[in-house]
Amino acid sequence: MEFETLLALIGTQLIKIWPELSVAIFCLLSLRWYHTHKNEVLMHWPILDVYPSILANVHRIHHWIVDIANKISCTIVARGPVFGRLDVVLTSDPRNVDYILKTNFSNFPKGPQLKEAFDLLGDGIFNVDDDKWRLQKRLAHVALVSKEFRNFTGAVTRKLVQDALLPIMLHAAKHGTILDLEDLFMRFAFDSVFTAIFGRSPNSLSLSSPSNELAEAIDDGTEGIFYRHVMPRGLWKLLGWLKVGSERKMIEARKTIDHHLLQHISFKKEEMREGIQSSDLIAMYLTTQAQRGETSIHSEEFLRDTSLSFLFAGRDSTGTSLAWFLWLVSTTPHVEAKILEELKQVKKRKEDPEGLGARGTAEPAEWPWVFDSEDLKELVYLHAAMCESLRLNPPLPLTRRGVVKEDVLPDGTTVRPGQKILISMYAMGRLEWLWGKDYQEFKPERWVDDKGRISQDAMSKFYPFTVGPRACPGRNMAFTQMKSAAAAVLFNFCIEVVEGQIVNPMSSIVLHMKNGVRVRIKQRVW
Ligand code: HEM
Repeated sequence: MEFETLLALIGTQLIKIWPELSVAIFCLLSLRWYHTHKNEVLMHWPILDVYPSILANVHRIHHWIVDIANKISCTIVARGPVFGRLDVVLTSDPRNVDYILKTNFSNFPKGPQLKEAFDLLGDGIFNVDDDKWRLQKRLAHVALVSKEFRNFTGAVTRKLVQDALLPIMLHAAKHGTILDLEDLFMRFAFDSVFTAIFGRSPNSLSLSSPSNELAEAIDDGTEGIFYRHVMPRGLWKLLGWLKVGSERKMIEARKTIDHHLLQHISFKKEEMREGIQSSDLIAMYLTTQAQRGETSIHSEEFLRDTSLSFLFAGRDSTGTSLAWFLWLVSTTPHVEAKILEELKQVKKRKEDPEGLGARGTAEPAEWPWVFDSEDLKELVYLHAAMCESLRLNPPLPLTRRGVVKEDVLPDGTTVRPGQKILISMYAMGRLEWLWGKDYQEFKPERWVDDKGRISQDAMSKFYPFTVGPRACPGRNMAFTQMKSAAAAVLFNFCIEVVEGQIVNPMSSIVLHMKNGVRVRIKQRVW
């Protein structure tokens, strides 16, 4: 056969099978492209953009964001699938974060998209902007800085440590029971913040570990909110409409939360009508309302949204922080030893304030020893260790903002209305260029300056409570509670982490541990 004839024959055959051939070539090119890029931290696919990368990393989302920040850039723009309306600017660049949260605050509100995803929190302080937010901010500030409320919450924490937390640990020590640190401190934080809000303890921190419908419903709600952040909006809306999957859980969680909170609000109002005095948050809000004539805050809905926001703010953050902190300290013996040394000095000063030696000591020390929060305020190393733990494991790993007008961030990224800005506090605490090569190590020393004081340089890079007008107003309360609980636990008990566990963060809007952390407890002998 002649060469031309052969070519013509091949050409005819190719024309016949061109659809199959195109598909095969497309598959080959895609495979080749996939193999070249598969080890990249982030892939921009045709049509789907970064969505396959999100799905591949959803189980380790916070570590993945750290990888992006350290290996690619502190700021990336992810458009997402064409149909998904993702369009996210993800940043952990401190210059951008200061600009968004402080310098040009008014251009970056939480916005309607966030409110839609967090609709469980209603019109609570986390969800609202402008005048609604300003009113709530003022009320929260009045309550949280008042001496009356601070004394009340200080006393609540001390009682909870003494009457519930330490007895449970003593029981575990005596019986060799294994405890889950996260469960223990989530219960502690729930009781503590619930009592601060409503003036009565729900007693979820007790030996029998009772089930807690309200706390479980809050967990389900938090999980649902996370899924709303990684699913295309249309999909979670559809799940909600069909009442299936995570959205079904959200609907049930809302019912349970409303049922419990409205009941507690009604008890509270009844108590106040009967003239029973209390210094809890709801009582403070209602008193402020009576004094200033702010009628809107008396409504059940307002009080429901407020109490839920505070429960969410105080319980999840303090509970998870304490679990991460005690896990890190118990697995880093030289840090534990330094904290204990500081606490020993506090105890010594308390027992012998004049420094008279043994003759000046009033009574032999009782066991367990519980510290006054005032005595813990000045402890530099304990504070440094807590900041270091919060750097590595900020309980709220992400925050989100919208964009009002087109703007250019300090690193040159243009942001437009309709985009979502995600700020990763988790990545900010793990940036290699900011914290050094040892950024993964738990080193409280980085927070102490040459003069033995808390380093202002390190504090200027501290974002777990965020910065600017919407920075956490509960920061002092959180430190007081966490120090009181941590100091009492460490001083009276040794915590031994059960070997063979991998402790990793859960992919969630709150930095829970994936499987908690199991520990054995021993009474500390001095
Ligand atoms: C370790 C403990 C805590 C950490 C790390 C923490 C962190 C944060 C962060 C990052 C925000 C900003 C959230 C955002 O803008 O999206 C925030 C807001 C807030 N936090 Fe905390 N928080 C803690 C404990 C508490 C406590 C104990 C309370 C009070 C009971 C509290 C009350 C609030 C409130 C009311 C807001 C909303 C502020 C606003 O939007 O103006 N927090 N917190």
